Amino acid sequence: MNLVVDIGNSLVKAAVFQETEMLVKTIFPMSDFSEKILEIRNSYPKTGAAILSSVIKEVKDEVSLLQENFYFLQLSSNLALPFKNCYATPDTLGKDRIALVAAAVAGFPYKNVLVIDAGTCITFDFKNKKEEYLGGAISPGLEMRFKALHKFTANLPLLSAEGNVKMIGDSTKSSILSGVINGITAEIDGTINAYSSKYEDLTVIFTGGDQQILSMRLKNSIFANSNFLLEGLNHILEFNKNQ
Ligand SMILES: Nc1ncnc2c1ncn2[C@@H]1O[C@H](COP(=O)(O)OP(=O)(O)O)[C@@H](O)[C@H]1O
Ligand SMILES: CC(C)(COP(=O)(O)O)[C@@H](O)C(=O)NCCC(=O)O
Repeated sequence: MNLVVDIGNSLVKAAVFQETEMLVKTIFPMSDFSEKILEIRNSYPKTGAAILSSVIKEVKDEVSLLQENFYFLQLSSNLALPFKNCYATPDTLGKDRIALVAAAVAGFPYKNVLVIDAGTCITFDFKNKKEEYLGGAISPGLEMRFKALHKFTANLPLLSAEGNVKMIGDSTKSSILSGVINGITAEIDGTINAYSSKYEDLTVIFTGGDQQILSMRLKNSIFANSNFLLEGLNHILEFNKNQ
């Protein structure tokens, strides 16, 4: 059994896999890291190997905990990966993005795939049917947009995604909701359209903490999968065990 752990900028996601089947998944804040990992170890004592993807700065204690309890791999661009990484700066590429591309290769081999992850940031990642990762885009996430409007103005309240979103905002609240939510959906639909017109038979995966709120508003058809990144981590761990 494998433990896969994704430390994002907002939340930690962890799951136990038996081969390709996810047995359990848990989402928690960074402050609960050791408690949750030890809980998983005790509930799933057959978990032998673990992999960590982190996009935050300081994870020394978390790495030590995982090293002490499991055969451990930390995701980096130096690990063996099941695709050709064409990113011009592979060392600065987000580890979460590497895992998403690995999931695209495992789930949709030899296909053009665009992965959209609506988390703290919205990331777009594209791998082509030759299994080459070309890159994508990074854009502010849903919550970040609400927070930015509040933080960098004198008059705008802090809102979060809720209720009906009008096209024409006729109050401060409905104008912010329209700008943020309709803005993100137009950006995502526009990006999908741009990739579709360049790459035939494009498969689009939509994942991340805000996937549910946003996916129902999209015009394009997508595969929604909230476990995509964790599946990619499991694939990379298995790929490296077999090297
Ligand atoms: N309890 C929570 N704490 C923080 N963000 C949350 C929470 N519940 C839902 N969210 C939403 O999920 C998003 C984070 O999604 P996630 O995919 O976990 O991001 P990351 O991988 O960057 O940590 C936030 O932008 C926020 O809109
Ligand atoms: C773009 C990100 C901040 C997204 O992080 P997340 O929203 O998943 O927490 C992360 O992938 C990252 O730190 N990337 C480094 C820059 C790059 O990928 O080129």
